[in-house]
Amino acid sequence: MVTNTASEQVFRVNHYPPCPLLQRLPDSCSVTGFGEHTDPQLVSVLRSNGTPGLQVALHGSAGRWAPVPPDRDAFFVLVGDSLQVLTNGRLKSVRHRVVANSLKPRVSMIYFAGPAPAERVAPLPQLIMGRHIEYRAFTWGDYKKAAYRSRLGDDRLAPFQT
Ligand SMILES: O=C(O)CCC(=O)C(=O)O
Ligand SMILES: [Fe+2]
Repeated sequence: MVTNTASEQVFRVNHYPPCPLLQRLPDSCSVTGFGEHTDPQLVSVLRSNGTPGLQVALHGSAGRWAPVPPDRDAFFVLVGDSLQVLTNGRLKSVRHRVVANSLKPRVSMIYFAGPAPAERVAPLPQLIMGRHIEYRAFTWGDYKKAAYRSRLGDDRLAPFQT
């Protein structure tokens, strides 16, 4: 899907300034740098300057977050909503967010690999094998149209769930 010349590839650089105010607040307080969401595409490949802040939602424990240890020499790969659909839910598009750091700025660079707008996104027959089909087929264009009407934290796959 991403080798198709019409595929959508996005490269984003995020900058999160430090938030010194946090030093005067209890440890339980946080300041949101990037609100919780799942990435829409197939995969996201992230690299940061090594300042902590990225957190992933712990599956099955609502409201609990695990910090992703920062490593400026590592790439962090996230499964996106489209890959969750292709794998019929075997691979999960993890919810994540970024909280501000009190002292250091965070910079992240992310490459998002997405399908072409007309590309059909549907569970792969090889991965269904007698299981319930979790998602109806849609095009990447359909997904984006629905996503533009949603909010960042919404479950953007909900309209396509069977
Ligand atoms: O800055 C980060 O570490 C993550 C940002 C992010 O989740 C995104 O740009 O989709
Ligand atoms: Fe993200």
